[in-house]
Amino acid sequence: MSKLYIADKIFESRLFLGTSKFNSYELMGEAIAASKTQMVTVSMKRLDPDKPHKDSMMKYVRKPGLQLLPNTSGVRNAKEAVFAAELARSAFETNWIKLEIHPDPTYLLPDPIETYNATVELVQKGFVVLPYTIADPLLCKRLEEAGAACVMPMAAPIGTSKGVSNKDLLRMVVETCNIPVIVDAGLGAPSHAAEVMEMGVDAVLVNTAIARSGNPVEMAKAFSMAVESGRMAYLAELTEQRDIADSGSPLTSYRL
Ligand SMILES: CC(=O)[C@@H](O)[C@H](O)COP(=O)(O)O
Repeated sequence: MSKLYIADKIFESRLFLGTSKFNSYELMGEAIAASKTQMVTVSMKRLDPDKPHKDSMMKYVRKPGLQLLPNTSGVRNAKEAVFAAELARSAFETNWIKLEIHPDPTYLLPDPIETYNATVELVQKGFVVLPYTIADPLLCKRLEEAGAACVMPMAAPIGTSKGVSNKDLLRMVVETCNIPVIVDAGLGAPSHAAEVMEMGVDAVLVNTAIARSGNPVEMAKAFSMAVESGRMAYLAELTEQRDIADSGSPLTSYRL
């Protein structure tokens, strides 16, 4: 599969994983391996930032070839996000940060204004910023101009597993942005991942659909295959959809 470039890193796998909601860390570790992912998110709020190395979860995610992506999940505004990012940088020794600002606990929708403001500030402070956002092409372009390393538009609210609720907008984001587009949140099945990859998004981030499935290890493999398949189909160029039938052979041959 063609390689993906984000900031100064190269990824062979276009599937990224969230690490919450697994029944055990062992199972999470097995699913990470099965998915062949090269980047996992770690929520700052789940770890003791003073002793991140002692956290038992860390032994499953601190692996060679696996980029750690701390996320600011749980913060409500740009100020809290910058504070969480600074903590993450010293705790995990990485300047990569997944920026998630969702003040509304019902839908966990990303706040566009706070996300933009935090992106500007974090870029100035030397972070590689991967912002979680709504699929708004104008906002995504503004985030790109502010220096975001990629944009992470949602397919549907976090944890809903509803699949792609905003296909037309996602397509516009792909057309508009010159940085990688990574669909994050709401994908519930490998077919959803294949669907957005076929549209030309660069990668997907999945958590709930794998962690909460009946068999997270097999589901991780299924997502991995779907992402590869979707990317391959995108590169091979899908045929255009038509409103009327297009016969493969003349309809007149057997007329009496
Ligand atoms: C793990 C993460 O970083 C989140 O953004 C989110 O949890 C992913 O969404 P799903 O859980 O819906 O896959």
